Amino acid sequence: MTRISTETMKELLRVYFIMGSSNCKKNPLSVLTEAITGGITLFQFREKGKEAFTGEEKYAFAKELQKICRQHGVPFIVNDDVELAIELDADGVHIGQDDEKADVVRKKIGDKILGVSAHNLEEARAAMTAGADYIGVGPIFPTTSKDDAKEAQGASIIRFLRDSGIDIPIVAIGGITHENASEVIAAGADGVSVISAIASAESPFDATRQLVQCVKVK
Ligand SMILES: Cc1ncsc1CCOP(=O)(O)O
Ligand SMILES: C=C1C=NC(C)=NC1=N
Ligand SMILES: [Mg+2]
Repeated sequence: MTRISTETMKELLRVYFIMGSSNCKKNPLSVLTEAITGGITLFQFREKGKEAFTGEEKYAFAKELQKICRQHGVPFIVNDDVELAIELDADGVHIGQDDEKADVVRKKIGDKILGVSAHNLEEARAAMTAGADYIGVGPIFPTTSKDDAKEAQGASIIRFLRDSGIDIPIVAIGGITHENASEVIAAGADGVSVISAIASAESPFDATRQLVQCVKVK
């Protein structure tokens, strides 16, 4: 297996759905199925918060979500939990600045996809050096889905990173909806990642369709 190409990584980042059991109104398995049918390009299992599953329950839940992704050919990324990602033979992991160091994780996961959260130029450069395949930049807009989220930075942070020579695939995150998705793409993001815009929608299918339209390559 070799590392994912930049071009393929950018395609996967177009509509990147992130979810855990605490994010859904409806049954998480049907939310994911609707999102996939609606056209998400990548999925991240992010099980966080005081009600989060742990241990065997977390493993079994992740396996069910991974099965749905595999049935539809959508790559499955695990947030934070590198051991779980390896145990599941997931397609990749996403880590934040306060998780295991990116260069250590890269050695553990081989050629799997490695995503790293970055909030500024220094973190973006460090992620590139450590072998990240993409960076998640945000929160771009205010969000209620991450209780320790940093200050919302606006889409200008994306433009600033691009103007500073950051040409690694970038996915924007934080408060993104169909109303502001095109703004972050115009600023230079390769895609948008969302939790509530899809997970909390009455129709996750319709919400995904709307987002897909907003980020279509012109
Ligand atoms: C995981 C994460 N990282 C920065 S903001 C955020 C939460 C995004 O959730 P939403 O799309 O509902 O704002
Ligand atoms: C914090 C995060 C930032 N970006 C992405 C893509 N996922 C995350 N969990
Ligand atoms: Mg983390």
